[in-house]
Amino acid sequence: MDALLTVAEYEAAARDRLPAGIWDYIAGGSGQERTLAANLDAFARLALRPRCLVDVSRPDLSTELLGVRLRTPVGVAPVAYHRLVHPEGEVATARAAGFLVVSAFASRTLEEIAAAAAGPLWLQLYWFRRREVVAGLVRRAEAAGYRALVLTVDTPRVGRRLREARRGFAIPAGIVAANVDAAVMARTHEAVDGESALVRHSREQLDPSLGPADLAWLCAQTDLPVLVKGVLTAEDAELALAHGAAGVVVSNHGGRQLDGAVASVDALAEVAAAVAGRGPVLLDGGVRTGTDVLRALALGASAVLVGRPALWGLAVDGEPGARAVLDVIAAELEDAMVLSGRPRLSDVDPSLLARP
Ligand SMILES: Cc1cc2nc3c(=O)[nH]c(=O)nc-3n(C[C@H](O)[C@H](O)[C@H](O)COP(=O)(O)O)c2cc1C
Ligand SMILES: CCCCC(=O)C(=O)O
Repeated sequence: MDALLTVAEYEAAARDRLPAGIWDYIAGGSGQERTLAANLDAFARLALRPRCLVDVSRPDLSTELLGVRLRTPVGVAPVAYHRLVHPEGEVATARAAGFLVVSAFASRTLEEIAAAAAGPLWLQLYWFRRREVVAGLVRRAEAAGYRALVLTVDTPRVGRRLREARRGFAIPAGIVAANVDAAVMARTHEAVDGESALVRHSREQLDPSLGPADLAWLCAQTDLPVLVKGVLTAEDAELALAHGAAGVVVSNHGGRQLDGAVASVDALAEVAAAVAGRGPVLLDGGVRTGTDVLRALALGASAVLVGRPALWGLAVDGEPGARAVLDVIAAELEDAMVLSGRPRLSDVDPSLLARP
């Protein structure tokens, strides 16, 4: 195999290796997949204004997030069931990642992942109708040393995933959500033609009444910081902070929820302005290169998360593959910082971007 030099090359190699149904579950978006495409297009439209005559002999990619020093501002987004692409699943990803947000639907236990992790872990939560599932996950995350919780608020139900529906996609029997009561997850394994098992599951098990008072309740359950994921507007950022959130993740769920929603990087400036330094603002959706990371930081992100790229690396070569994908992005980021005359992340501001 030739060396893979870009995230796009890992994507192509992963596609070659994965069964078509699993590929489509991971790659797909909702509806016409307009938001899925927009996430990538929006980055491509943001041209950079490089500065020269700057001493760039010592680039520094490190940053601090919620009091923890990170080697790079790039973490792994919460993605369900890493064992769909590699038998070691999240344990391999955790070894490779500088910083990982573990999905509520992780296919390895929170404790196994914590024992393997190279960097800080956060736990993502869905708002299960059975609130004791949420409370139980919070207790276990605290006990296992997770440093923050991430409440996903863009999923009162799973979006219209047509690729999944066409294939009657269900989660294979051997791969389970290792941290959630099997009874809650049982129907994710039931394949029905013309229906996505995850859409059906979400309608049965996720509580669409989730509101600001519930966020406040969650924040009161724990001393861990709670970030709200799926924010695309100033209004929701304000609401989240007013009800106890420590920060937000600007995200449209990788184009998998509301099709037609704004590209996440296009929502970033508005959200960052509303948060106004009161907490971290992370971004995910369509980050594929080091220059994408730089663009997001220029628009006010404290750090970014990659979803699908981590799975592509994991599919290609397990832990070393996931690490290689993150290393490619870090190497590209360093290059871009040097070549744009921004040797430290604190030098990155909106002046890096050309006016559209
Ligand atoms: C296969 C897959 C599973 C996902 N599972 C979850 C999940 O369990 N919880 C969650 O909050 N987001 C989930 N997401 C959304 C990601 O956290 C993230 O928002 C998105 O993947 C970022 O876009 P990117 O894939 O373009 O980097 C999932 C995304 C994918 C592709
Ligand atoms: C019920 C949600 C399943 C995982 C997920 O968030 C996704 O597939 O995007």
